[in-house]
Amino acid sequence: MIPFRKMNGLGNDFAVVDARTEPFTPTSEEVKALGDRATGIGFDQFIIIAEPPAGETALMRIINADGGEVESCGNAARCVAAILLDERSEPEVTIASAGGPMRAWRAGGGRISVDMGTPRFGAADIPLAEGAGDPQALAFSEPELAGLGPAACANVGNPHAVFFVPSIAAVDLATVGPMLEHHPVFPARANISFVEVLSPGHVRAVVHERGVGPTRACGTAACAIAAVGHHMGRLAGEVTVELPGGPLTIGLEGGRIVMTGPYEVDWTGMLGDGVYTRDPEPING
Ligand SMILES: N[C@H](CCC[C@H](N)C(=O)O)C(=O)O
Repeated sequence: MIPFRKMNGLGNDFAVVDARTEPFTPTSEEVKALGDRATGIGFDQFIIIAEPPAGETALMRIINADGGEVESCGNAARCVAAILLDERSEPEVTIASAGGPMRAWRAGGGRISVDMGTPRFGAADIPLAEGAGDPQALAFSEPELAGLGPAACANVGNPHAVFFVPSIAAVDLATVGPMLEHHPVFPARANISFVEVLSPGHVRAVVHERGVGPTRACGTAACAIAAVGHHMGRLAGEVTVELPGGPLTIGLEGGRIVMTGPYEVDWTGMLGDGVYTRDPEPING
């Protein structure tokens, strides 16, 4: 059995295993079972902290609730950074991931800032299928999708499609989310966001995450929204992205995206061989 922390970033929740001293390599099926909210721990992503390549503080592996390993996770990066910063006196850590390295530091008020790198906007970067058209004005012809207007796409370590709409409440996320996530135009699938612009520095968004479905928050989506918004001139300066679970602050500094937000440890436990236990906590608070 190996210890884990149940953590969240604005309600986007994770089981975080520190596998730096004792390697932990669960199968896709084991992660799916542990992620089941009825019969398992229940989480949006399973996060493994592993030994890093030279020069980095740690490697973060991200496995979605569907068991698929992916490149990046913004909310989890803040959770992992908090663990790493608590262990050392240095003011900054660097987290390696398949989506690229991320620098992180404490931002005050219990929040963490993460340099999420430079967004990419090209068809091959997202990636999009051959002949998909303009990644910044990606139109869909299916009757359920045509009325959404075009999507603006970005890769911020992972693939995102962003729809700016007059009202996010009017979006039938349960129908259009899966259709878009699995649309053939996205050979690696995609995370799908719907955004209402309140002002050039303030948006409201809902997200259907690749490999999960609707989540309370998505850090990389907030980054993608700010990136495409700046790229198309609809957003400016620091952007507050209001998600169902709360707000993230996204700055663009020298072309790099810096995301700032909270993290929480909810409880701790042990897991292994497909089973888990929850550590006892004081009942009287
Ligand atoms: N579902 C995402 C990974 C987690 C992203 C989200 N939890 C975040 O905070 O960035 C993907 O498949 O790329």
